[in-house]
Amino acid sequence: MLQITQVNKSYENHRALTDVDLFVPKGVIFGLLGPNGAGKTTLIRIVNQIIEQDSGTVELDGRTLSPNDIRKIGYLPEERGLYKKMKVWDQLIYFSRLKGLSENEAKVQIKNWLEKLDVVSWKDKKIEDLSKGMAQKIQFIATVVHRPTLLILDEPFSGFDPVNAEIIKNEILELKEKGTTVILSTHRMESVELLCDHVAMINRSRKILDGTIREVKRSFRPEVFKISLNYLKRDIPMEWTPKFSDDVWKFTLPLAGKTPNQLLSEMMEFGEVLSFREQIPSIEEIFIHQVQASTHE
Ligand SMILES: Nc1ncnc2c1ncn2[C@@H]1O[C@H](COP(=O)(O)OP(=O)(O)OP(=O)(O)O)[C@@H](O)[C@H]1O
Repeated sequence: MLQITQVNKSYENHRALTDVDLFVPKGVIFGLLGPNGAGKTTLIRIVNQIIEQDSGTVELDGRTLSPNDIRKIGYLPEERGLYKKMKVWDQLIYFSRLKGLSENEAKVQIKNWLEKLDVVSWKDKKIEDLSKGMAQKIQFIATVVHRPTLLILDEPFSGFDPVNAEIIKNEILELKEKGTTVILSTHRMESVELLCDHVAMINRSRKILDGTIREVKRSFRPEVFKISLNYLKRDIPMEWTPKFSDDVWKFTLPLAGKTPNQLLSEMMEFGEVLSFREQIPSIEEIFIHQVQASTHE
């Protein structure tokens, strides 16, 4: 869907992107992660043709990005951009028309979305009279109303209470089900775990990691197991620092060259194994580890 190849971008003498390659497959939710100032917004702005790269190429559906592609893209920027004095309905018509919908098509789509997000009663209100979360819902509608095939969402959950965040999360999943490709830039790692199929991490202008969530997690397996035993046949070595709680012995051991089955058999010699589970790092742990490692390089 989106192929970014060797993209570089500098602002005056600050390097914002260095040799960035990124491939976003069709129909996935792609998490674009990185600490503050890493270069994510710069990359998103290049894809949206708000700014231009110094070198490198960006292709959408196999062709170099062109001004017409803007109609295929929906962009929810982190700094929201609604006209405060304009009424909700007029504003949504305006954005839909900008993105190429006919007046009639725009009316049908806007009505659908207002009903879907249960905000029909706000249609004659000015944005300045809406709460932050309410305005966020309208901004979300403005982003998706023209049925983009590529949706770029920068911190889409900020400003929402948990109930509305859940509603927006489900809308994003539904759009994905219908074939929309989504790039999600966020610092909320729990949303990444929940929503994304792929992730890429950028740090200090460079891509430092990418892959499917599964691949990324697999490549960071520390090969450590969490074990709990019921009754004991023999004493557990104290260097394993076992903890006894709720009538169960719990401890964590590395594989240390053994296979999981070998470690499990060994544990069975000590007592009844109640649980034996590999410790898989969270995306947040991988993110912190990778950013620290690449910062100290
Ligand atoms: N218009 C600009 N002029 C000069 N420097 C800029 C400009 N825009 C961004 N930068 C710099 O480029 C770097 C990358 O910024 P960018 O906004 O792309 O980061 P980001 O990953 O989106 O960060 P955040 O998570 O904080 O939004 C930063 O050091 C920033 O200060």
